[in-house]
Amino acid sequence: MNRTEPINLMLVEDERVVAFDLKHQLQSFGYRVGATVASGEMAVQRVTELAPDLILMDIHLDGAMDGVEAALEIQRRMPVPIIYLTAFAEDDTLNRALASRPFGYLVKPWDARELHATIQMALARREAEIAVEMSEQRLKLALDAASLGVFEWRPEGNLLRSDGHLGRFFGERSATLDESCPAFLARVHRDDRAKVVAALDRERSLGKGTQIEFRTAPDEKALYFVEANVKAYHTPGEGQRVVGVLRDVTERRLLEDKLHKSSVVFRTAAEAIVIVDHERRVTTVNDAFTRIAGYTEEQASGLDIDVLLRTRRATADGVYFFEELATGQEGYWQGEVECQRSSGERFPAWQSISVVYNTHGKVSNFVIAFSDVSEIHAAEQQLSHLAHHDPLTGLPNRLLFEDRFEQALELARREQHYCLLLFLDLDSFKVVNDTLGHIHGDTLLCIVAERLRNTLRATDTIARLGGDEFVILAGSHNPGYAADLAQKILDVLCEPVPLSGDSITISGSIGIATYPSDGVDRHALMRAADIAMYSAKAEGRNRYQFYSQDMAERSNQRLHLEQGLRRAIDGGQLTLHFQPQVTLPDRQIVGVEALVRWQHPELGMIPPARFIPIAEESGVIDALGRWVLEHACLEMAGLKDGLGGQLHLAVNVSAREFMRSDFIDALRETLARTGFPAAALELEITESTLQTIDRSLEILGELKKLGIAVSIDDFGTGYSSLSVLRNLPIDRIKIDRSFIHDLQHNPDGAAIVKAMVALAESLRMDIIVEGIETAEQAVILTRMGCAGGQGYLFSRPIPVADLIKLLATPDGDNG
Ligand SMILES: Nc1nc2c(ncn2[C@@H]2O[C@H](COP(=O)(O)O[C@H]3[C@@H](O)[C@H](n4cnc5c(=O)[nH]c(N)nc54)O[C@@H]3COP(=O)(O)O)[C@@H](O)[C@H]2O)c(=O)[nH]1
Repeated sequence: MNRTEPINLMLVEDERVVAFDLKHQLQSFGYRVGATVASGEMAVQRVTELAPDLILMDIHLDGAMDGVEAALEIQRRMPVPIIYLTAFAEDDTLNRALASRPFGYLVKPWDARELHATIQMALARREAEIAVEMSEQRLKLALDAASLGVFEWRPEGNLLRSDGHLGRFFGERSATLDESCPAFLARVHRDDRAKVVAALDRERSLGKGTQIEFRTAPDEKALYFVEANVKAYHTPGEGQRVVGVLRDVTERRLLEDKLHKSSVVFRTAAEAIVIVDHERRVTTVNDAFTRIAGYTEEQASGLDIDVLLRTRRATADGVYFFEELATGQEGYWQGEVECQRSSGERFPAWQSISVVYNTHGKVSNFVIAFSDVSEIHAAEQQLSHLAHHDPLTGLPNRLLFEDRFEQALELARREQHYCLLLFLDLDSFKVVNDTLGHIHGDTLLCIVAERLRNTLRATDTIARLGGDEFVILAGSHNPGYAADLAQKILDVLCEPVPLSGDSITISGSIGIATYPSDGVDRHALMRAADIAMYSAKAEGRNRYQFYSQDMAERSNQRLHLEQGLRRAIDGGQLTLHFQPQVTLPDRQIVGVEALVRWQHPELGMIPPARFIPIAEESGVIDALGRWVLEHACLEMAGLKDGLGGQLHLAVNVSAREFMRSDFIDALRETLARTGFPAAALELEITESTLQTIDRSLEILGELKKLGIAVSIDDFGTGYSSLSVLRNLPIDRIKIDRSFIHDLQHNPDGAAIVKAMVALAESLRMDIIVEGIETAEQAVILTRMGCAGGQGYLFSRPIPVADLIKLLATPDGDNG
C-alpha cells in the first residue's frame, strides 16, 4: 500500500476498557482511530461521515442492533472492510457473521501482532478488490462507450450471461442477462435462431473465432440487428466458455439497406440520373443516362453536363441557371429542356435538379434526373391531331377549320386582301351511300379529299365538316381566283371514281362567299357560302355559284318550300299533268309522261324544277314519288291509245327512290292496287341513277321480270359510257331537249343527235326525243330516224281531263 496518510480505523466496542486498550494498541501500530463508538446504530450513523478504511466490530453490542446487523447495514451504504472482534466462536454467531463477508474474525483474547496482521491482510485484500472493481468498471465504461455488450456461454450447464451495453435490442432495462441458452435464443428473431445455434456450435468445436449477425425483435414493432464476435476458450477447471462482444448494428444495417435500395433505384431507374459537382462536372451517371443520352460514365466524367448534352433552357443559360439554383431558396428546379444525344439527335427532356449541400452548407453536388419525353410529345401531337382532324379523310375538322378561318380573316384584314370561302357538297352522295353501303361511301369521301388536296395550294385550307360537306379557304388579292378554283374542283370531281369494281361519276355543287363583301365574320361567311351552295344545287348541280344578296331570300324560300312540301302531299296540293308522247312520222299519241304540279296555297303554281331538287335533298322525294306513281296509274288506267291498247305511261323516278330497298315491292303493290298493267308502264331514270351498276342491275332485272320498261331520261347530259349502257336492260333512251332547241342551226348538235340515234339502234333500244317545239325540228328528227317525240309542238303537259279530250279528238289534234 502506498499512502502517506495513516490508515483510518473505526472501532465499534461497547466495553469502554476494552475499547480504550484496543485504541492504544492500534495507535501504537501507527493506525489512526478516527472514531470509537459503542453501538451498532452509532456505527451505521457515522460511517459515511468518517469514511474509515476499515472497521473493527464487536459482535455483541449494547442496543437493538448487534455487530453483524450493523456490518450488513454499513455494507449496504459503502464498501468498507469489516473485521469482527468477539469473545464467542459458536457456529450460530460464526454463520451469521460469514453472511456479511467479513475481512477477518478475531476471537478474544488475541495478541497485538495477530490483530495487526489481520488488519494488514484485510487492507491488502480490500486493495486487491478495489483494483478488480476499478478494472471491471473501466471495462464496463469502455463497453458502454463502444456500445458493446459482453457475451459468455458456458455449454456445460447451457448457461448464458450477457452484460454491458445491451441497449435496446434485448428489450431489457437491465444491463445484464443471466439465463439459460434457450431463454436467450427466445430473444433472437425466430428466423435467425438456427443460424445463431449453428454458429455457437461451430465455434465451440473449431474455436477459431466467429462473427455472426442476427436480429432481435423485442416487441412487435421493433427489429434490431446485432453483430456478435465470439470465440471459444477452454479454462482449466472451468470447462469451455464461448465469449464475445455484441454490437448494435441496427443503424448501420438500416443505412446500408437504404443505400442498397438507393443504389438499386439509381441503377435501375427508368429516368436518367446524373450527379455533377458544384461546377456541373459529371461524377456519376446511371444506366438510364447512358441509354437515353448515349454517353457512358467514362465518356461523361468530368464534363460540364450542359455542354455535354447541349442543353437548351427556356429560362437562362447554364452557368447562370445553376448559380441561381445554388443560391436560391428552394434548391430544386424542374421543367422541360431540350438536349442532344451522342448521336446528335435532339430530344425534349423533363428535368429535375436538386442541390446537395455539404455539412458546411456549401453546394457540393447537383443531382439531375431527366426523362426523354419525345413519346409524350408525339402522343400529345397525335391527340391534338385527332382532336383537330377528320379521322376518315385526315383533313382538318370543323374545330381546326374554325381556328384557321379566324386566322385567315385576321390576315385578310391586316393585309387587306380577300378571303375566299368555298362550300362544296357532293351531288347524290346519299344515293352512293345508301346503295353501295357506308364503306364505299367512305372510300368515295377519301378519294374526293385526295383530289381536293392535289388541286389546292399548300396555303389553302380544306376541311371536312361532316357527311359530304367540304369547305375550302383561300386568301387572294383576286376574288376571281375563287371561280378558277371552283371550276378546277368541279373538273377533278367529274373524273370517274373506281368503286366497288365499277367506275362511277360524281359531281359537286359549290357555293362561294367572299370576305369582306359577303360578310366580315366567320358565321356570316359560312351562311353565305352555304346559301350559295344550295343555289348551285337548285340551278342544276355540278356547278358553282357566288353568293348574292337575293340568294338569302331564295334560301329562305327554299326552306319554306321544303316545309310546305311535306304538307302538300297529304294536303291535296299536288296534281298531275300528262304530256303526250307521239310516233314521229304520224304523230299518233302512244303514251304520256306524268309530270307533277304543286298548287301552293299562297305562292300559286310552283314548277317541279324548283321543288323536285328540294324534295330530293330533303328526302321528301320518297313520299312524293309514291304519290305520283299511285295517282298516275289510277288516272291513266283504262285510257286507250290510238290503236285501242292501254295508253303507255312514263313516270319520272329519282335515283334515291330507285335505289330504295323496298322500291320493287312498293311498285308491285301499286300496280296491283291500281290495276294498271305493268307492260304499259315506263320508268324514266337519269344516267346518274346508273352509277352503281351492281345494285342498278339487280333492280333493272326485277323490273324486266315485271315487264316494266325503263328509259334513260335527259340522255346526253350525263356521263354514261357505251359500255355501261350495253350491259344494262334499258328499253329506251330519251334525248335531252338541250340538243334539240337549236337543231336546225347547229350542225354539231345535229351530229350528236345522229350519233345518239345510231347508238340506240346498235344497242337495240328505242329512241324518243323531248323538247320538240317546231315542225322543222320534227322533220329533221324524223329524217334522222327518231321514232318517238315529245314536246310543245304536239302538246304541253295537260291535266287528265284535257288529255281525255285530246285523245278523243279524231287523229289527235297534236300539232
Ligand atoms: N322525279 C320526278 N321528277 C319530275 C316529276 N315531275 C316532273 N319532274 C321533273 O321536273 C323537271 C321539270 O319538269 P317540268 O317543269 O314538268 O317540265 C317538263 C316539260 O314541261 C318540259 N317540256 C316538255 N316539252 C317541252 C318543250 O317542247 N320545250 C320545253 N322548253 N320544255 C318542254 O320538259 C320537262 C320534262 O322533262 P323530262 O322529265 O326530262 O322529260 C323535269 O326534269 C322532270 O323530269 C315527278 O313526278 N317525279
